[in-house]
Amino acid sequence: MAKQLEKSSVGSDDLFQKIAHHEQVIFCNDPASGLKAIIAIHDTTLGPALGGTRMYPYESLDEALEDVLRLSEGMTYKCAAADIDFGGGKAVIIGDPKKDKSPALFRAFGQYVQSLNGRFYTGTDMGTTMDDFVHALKETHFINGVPEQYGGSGDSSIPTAQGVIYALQATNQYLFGSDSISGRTYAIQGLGKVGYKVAEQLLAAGAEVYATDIHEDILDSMKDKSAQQGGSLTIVKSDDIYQVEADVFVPCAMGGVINDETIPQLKVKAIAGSANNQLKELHHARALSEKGILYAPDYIVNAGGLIQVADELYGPNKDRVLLKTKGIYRSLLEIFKQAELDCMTTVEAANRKCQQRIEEQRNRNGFFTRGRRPKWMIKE
Ligand SMILES: NC(=O)C1=CN([C@@H]2O[C@H](COP(=O)(O)OP(=O)(O)OC[C@H]3O[C@@H](n4cnc5c(N)ncnc54)[C@H](O)[C@@H]3O)[C@@H](O)[C@H]2O)C=CC1
Ligand SMILES: O=C(O)CCC(=O)C(=O)O
Repeated sequence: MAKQLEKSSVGSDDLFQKIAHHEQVIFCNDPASGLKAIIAIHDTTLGPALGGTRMYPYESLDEALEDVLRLSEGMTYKCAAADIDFGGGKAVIIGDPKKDKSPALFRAFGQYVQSLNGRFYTGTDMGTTMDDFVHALKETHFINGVPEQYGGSGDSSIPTAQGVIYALQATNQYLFGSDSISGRTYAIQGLGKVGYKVAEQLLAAGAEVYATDIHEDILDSMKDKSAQQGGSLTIVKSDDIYQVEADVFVPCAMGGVINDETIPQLKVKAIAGSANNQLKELHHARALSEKGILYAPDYIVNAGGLIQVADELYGPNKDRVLLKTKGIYRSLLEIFKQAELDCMTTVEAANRKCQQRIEEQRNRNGFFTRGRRPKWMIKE
């Protein structure tokens, strides 16, 4: 059973202010299974909302709400940037993924997803795995990224990790004039589904990797891996990762890790990782740029998983997914160059591009349908 949350400080007026930029927020409460979850639908201009479901032992309802609101907004931008006809949504389940999971909990969650009747598609994120969603699949078909034997496209962290590698190549190309990932130093935070695969590829390419995680078993497994396949791996304590002198910091765990406390500690030339919402606040993009650190916007870098789960609707095709994921390289280089040209941060350059696409689609939706329905849902 999920733990008792601290009392929320959010009153009803505050709540509507908090969700003012979101289309819909659904609070899910199923005492029988212990499910406490929030689904947030940010914007469906480009299509139905799509985004993974995170499971995390949030300390308070406010913390969970804050996270899901930011994550779902990020998905709107991620879809826009990757040229995907879906909108932004995300869900969080309040609970410890190591202790509070059960088939009943994921089935209950599946029922809530089904009740939205296709306005929201979901799958894995931090703290959840494909197997969890096999249970949800018994209640709803609006699930993606389940194993191939259940009709899904399989583990979406594979293309996400591959996308991070393309992003690191683009970053190296822009900074050093060569897109090779070998011979460079990386500091990886979080060796989970994505970070572990990124570390494996970097070590195999002969890079120097500093890595951290909060779970000893994961660190032991990474050490064994590097002993088998070679490569230079140094494990550091989780708080020390910010001070590692490296070419690129690769955040692959929680969001908000680029903030007033960590920026002064950083000794890297660039940041490019999979974690969603790496910047605590938007102004931290400016602080990085003033410090001479190149920031690869997270939602461009980590779009590989989204590309795969969105592609699933056309029938799984790994080659098509890989080709589209490769686009992250070009897209990122364009943003770096545009930001330089227009004297803006890389985040401003990326956001501007996304806002343009959403605005154009909003106008088209209004013109052709006098509504906001995505074009592919219109039957007549
Ligand atoms: N799985 C995917 O395909 C995608 C993941 N992302 C984002 O990438 C990040 C990682 O996702 P996954 O690998 O799927 O999650 P995961 O739950 O499999 O792995 C996260 C890892 O980070 C570690 N961790 C947590 N707090 C830490 C800390 N303070 N210091 C060091 N390590 C810490 C955990 O122990 C775990 O091993 C998340 O922010 C997620 O939202 C974004 C797009 C797609
Ligand atoms: O990776 C997935 O399974 C869905 C996409 C998503 O939630 C994300 O990119 O954060």
